[in-house]
Amino acid sequence: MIEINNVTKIYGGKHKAVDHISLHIPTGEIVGFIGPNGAGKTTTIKMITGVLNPDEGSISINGKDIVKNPIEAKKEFGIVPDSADMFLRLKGIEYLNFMGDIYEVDSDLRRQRIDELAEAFEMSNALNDKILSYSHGMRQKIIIMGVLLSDPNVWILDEPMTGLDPQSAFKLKEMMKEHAAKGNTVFFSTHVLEVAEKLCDKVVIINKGTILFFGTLEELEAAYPQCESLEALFLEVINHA
Ligand SMILES: Nc1ncnc2c1ncn2[C@@H]1O[C@H](COP(=O)(O)OP(=O)(O)OP(=O)(O)O)[C@@H](O)[C@H]1O
Repeated sequence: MIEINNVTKIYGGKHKAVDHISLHIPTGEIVGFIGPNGAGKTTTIKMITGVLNPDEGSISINGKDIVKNPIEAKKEFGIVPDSADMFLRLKGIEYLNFMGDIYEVDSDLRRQRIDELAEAFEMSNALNDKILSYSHGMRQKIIIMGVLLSDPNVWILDEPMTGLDPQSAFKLKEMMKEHAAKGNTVFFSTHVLEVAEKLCDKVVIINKGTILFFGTLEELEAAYPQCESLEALFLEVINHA
């Protein structure tokens, strides 16, 4: 569960990227975060995960405040960031072991999870290569695997499907569904409305740092009965706010 209470972020003393937003992201559901470029999605995700501090308001993950209690809060979630270019000099397997060490994943379980994830994402043959030599999609996959290795309760993913081949994207979507069905939290940003439509229990629409809609797709359709697709609904919400 993620609780965002009246949160604001101002860059450079004047640019309000996120403007007094409040959200309750529950357990057991997949919530999609959609909005145009520059809407405030990554800034919000950076505040949820403690990369940036809010200028106003508070955020907690499973009841743990990310500013007041960052170590405990960070144990509750795994984050797949929008840029996968990290730890390039490590081999894939070294990165996974590094993540396993940080999150204290026991060695037998770690071996089993690495095998399962490598098979699911077709990465078994690449684990002994340096991440530097990976394609964009492979870098994305190793970051996702590193996050899933410790099986955190709350998954936060910033544009996770970008660069993934259709098979890996399908696998990740199935994993997201399974994770939410087990009573966990999945919150992800996307520009791909079809993904949001097929995968999400609820969507958040943000523009210019303000939440314009939060609810189920049925509720969104009911609010705009004249719109025939999620794309039309999205444009209607964005353009008539
Ligand atoms: N480090 C920064 N310094 C100053 N302004 C920033 C910074 N990061 C983001 N912004 C601005 O804050 C606003 C929100 O940006 P953010 O990256 O959160 O949007 P986004 O919804 O993730 O966009 P996209 O879909 O294009 O990734 C934009 O106007 C952006 O230019």
